[in-house]
Amino acid sequence: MSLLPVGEALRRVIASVPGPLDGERLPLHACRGRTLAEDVQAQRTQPPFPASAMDGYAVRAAEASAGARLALIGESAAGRRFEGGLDPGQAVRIFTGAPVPAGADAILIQENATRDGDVVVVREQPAPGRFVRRAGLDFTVGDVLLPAGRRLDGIALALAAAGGHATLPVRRRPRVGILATGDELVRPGDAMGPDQIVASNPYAVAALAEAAGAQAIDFGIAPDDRAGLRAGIDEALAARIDVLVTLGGASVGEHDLVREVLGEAGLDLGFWRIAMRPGKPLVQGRIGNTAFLGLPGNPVSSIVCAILFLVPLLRALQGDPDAGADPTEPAMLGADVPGNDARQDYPRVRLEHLDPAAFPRAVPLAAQDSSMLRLLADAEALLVRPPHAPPASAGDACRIIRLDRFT
Ligand SMILES: Nc1nc2c(c(=O)[nH]1)N[C@H]1C(S)=C(S)[C@@H](COP(=O)(O)OP(=O)(O)OC[C@H]3O[C@@H](n4cnc5c(N)ncnc54)[C@H](O)[C@@H]3O)O[C@H]1N2
Ligand code: MOO
Repeated sequence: MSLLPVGEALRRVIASVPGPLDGERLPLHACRGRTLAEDVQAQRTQPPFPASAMDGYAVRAAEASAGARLALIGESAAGRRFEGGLDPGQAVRIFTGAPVPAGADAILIQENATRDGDVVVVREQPAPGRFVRRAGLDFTVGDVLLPAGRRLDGIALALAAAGGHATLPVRRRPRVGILATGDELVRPGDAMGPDQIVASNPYAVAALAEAAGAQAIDFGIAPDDRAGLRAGIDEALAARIDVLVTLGGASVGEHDLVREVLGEAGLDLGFWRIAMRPGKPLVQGRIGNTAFLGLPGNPVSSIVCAILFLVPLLRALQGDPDAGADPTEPAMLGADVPGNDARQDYPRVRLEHLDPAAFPRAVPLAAQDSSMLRLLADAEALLVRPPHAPPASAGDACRIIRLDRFT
């Protein structure tokens, strides 16, 4: 059985997105975590005038030599400029952020001056242009401040505000329906039989989806029978979701019905089974306009697949041009690791920061079973071991995926 390589699977997931979702215009405070639907241009110039960077005196640098006495003719404060210009021999009291009066070309900081009534005595001559921020130093009207596809964090929102925007054109949040499957599952807090476990995966997958800008909708737990599973799928599809995620039932057992029942519901299967561990039985496809991912049931498998495939899918739906970007970063092995087989492996690791100048050391946790959620919660990153990687030693270069990037 030949399994699809991880990189090819990701390309197919991204390629399955016909285009970004619709845009909508929202007030700035509602835009955090959204993705821009259009370029955002500056509607104003910042600073709009030459501005002082310090508290002191606006002067003509050439005449402000040490010992010079300049006549103080007024004050320029932030929000209340000095109306008028500077003639030779004059200075204007000025504060940080205030407009520099015409005729002045430098700020004499107050630490370098003494006051003698209405006279300023220079102690140290400023260079021309010193502590003057030119108009447009930060940006000029018409500049593209933020490109379409940019994910909006607080810094981007502050920049949009500074540029004169009270609202922004953003992509609609993808609606992700999450359906757990399995007769053994109950919701946390519900009564349970001796053979039952708690459905934990929906919490992780919903959180990953929401952190990626989506709205997660929990459709509960479908049983391991065709009619029950079909009813759960139909309910989710009827709720105008953009992405359907099922959890479990993706593998080869008689009770693993997801592909079959989804086929009856109109699934256009993209791929099933990829060369990775954990996460081999991942199913991908489309049902009409709805993207579909069938995540394996094992908790670690579900979460690793959500990080590697669901998050990029959601970013692509929001028009992020870097949706499929490599999530790995360099690290150093903190222990010897054995050679790998044909499946790209993602061992859970903790990170040691022994030498602040070096990459962190990735130390695999003692056990790696894909059912062990507690170990995943202890881990800080996934180590990436490519297919057929030879044995490697402590100190060798490696690649990791930090888990905190996704929450
Ligand atoms: N003969 C084979 N058996 C299995 C294969 C295989 O290739 N041949 N693949 C294995 C791999 S790899 C994985 S991964 C699992 C995943 O299979 P399923 O997606 O069908 O998952 P389930 O069988 O439904 O569940 C697996 C495991 O996870 C628990 N589970 C399911 N849903 C949840 C949930 N929402 N929250 C917490 N835990 C959940 C479930 O109780 C099972 O213990 O298949 C292997 N088998
Ligand atoms: O591919 Mo499975 O996710 O190893 O347990």
